[in-house]
Amino acid sequence: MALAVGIRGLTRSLLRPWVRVPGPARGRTEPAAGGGDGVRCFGSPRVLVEPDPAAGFAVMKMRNPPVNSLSLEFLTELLISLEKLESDKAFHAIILTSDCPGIFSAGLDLMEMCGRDPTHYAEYWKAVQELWLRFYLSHLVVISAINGVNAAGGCLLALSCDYRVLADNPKYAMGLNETLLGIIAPFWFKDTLVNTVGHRTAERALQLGLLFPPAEALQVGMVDKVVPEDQVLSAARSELAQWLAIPGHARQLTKSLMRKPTADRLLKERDADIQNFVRFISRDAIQKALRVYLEKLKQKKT
Ligand SMILES: CCCC/C=C/CC(=O)SCCNC(=O)CCNC(=O)[C@H](O)C(C)(C)COP(=O)(O)OP(=O)(O)OC[C@H]1O[C@@H](n2cnc3c(N)ncnc32)[C@H](O)[C@@H]1OP(=O)(O)O
Repeated sequence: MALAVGIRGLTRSLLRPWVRVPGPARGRTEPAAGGGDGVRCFGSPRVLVEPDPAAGFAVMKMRNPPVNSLSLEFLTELLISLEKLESDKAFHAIILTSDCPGIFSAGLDLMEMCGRDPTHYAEYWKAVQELWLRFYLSHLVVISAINGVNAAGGCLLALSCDYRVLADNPKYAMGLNETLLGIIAPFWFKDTLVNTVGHRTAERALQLGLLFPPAEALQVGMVDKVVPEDQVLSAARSELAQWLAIPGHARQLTKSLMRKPTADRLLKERDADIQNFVRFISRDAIQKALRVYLEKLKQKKT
């Protein structure tokens, strides 16, 4: 099986980088994230970036409706946006949020893990790994402004940030709920959760597939702050000031010191992790469980 799927090659083949933002924002000069004027938003079809270079940060808005599920194309666009901001010295931080009302992310796209062939599963998983590694180890300060429900892979993305602000709405639960689907959070999902909330809370949360409403998410340390819904972005911006006041090299090296051992575990066995995923997800019983789960999601509406 061809495991050496290069995400950079993939990004080049899938996307024209920095296409003009489609829809309402196309060609428009919008107020920058931090309030500066005349800075152009940019991005790709599923990721809108509102830069505020004068303030040193950009707001990255996920907009893959209806639920920001992390499809291969969406993962690729998130990676391209991150790379673009990381390679521009004007930017020291990102605020990651959602443009889909009431939803931060429904996690990995189940359609990418259902009824496809092993080569596709391998390509998809490599992109999931890459997204985590790049966000988890980014030299930028990354703060998530969680403005909606946030399941599994979406929660992993938020846990990879340096700080999390969650909107105070009881519907906006978040957690690694993989077991509810009959699947298992991989070790690096688990490690990221353990590093955030500690072993005991993670053990219980992972086994039970718990999705924590805001008050509980705050209590267990899954998020750092809960604020009224209309203040999520402003709270993230205020928090950013403290992070940006620290000398950049000292903060970055400290982040790396804290996170590299966790990332190295995956880096050392990346191909084996892909093979495990492909084997696991290809099993008839797992495919059946995912189909049943998807069917339940659809039936919920009727
Ligand atoms: C070793 C294996 C490890 C694999 C690791 C996997 C990690 C993961 O991330 S697995 C994904 C886990 N995600 C979830 O359990 C969330 C599922 N979704 C929901 O609970 C709900 O959709 C929602 C609470 C996020 C939103 O509810 P809402 O009522 O607003 O919308 P829906 O009507 O449920 O959904 C709209 C539409 O979107 C489809 N959909 C929802 N989630 C996903 C998804 N993760 N992947 C693909 N598609 C998804 C849903 O079926 C609906 O589709 P239709 O409009 O066609 O019916």
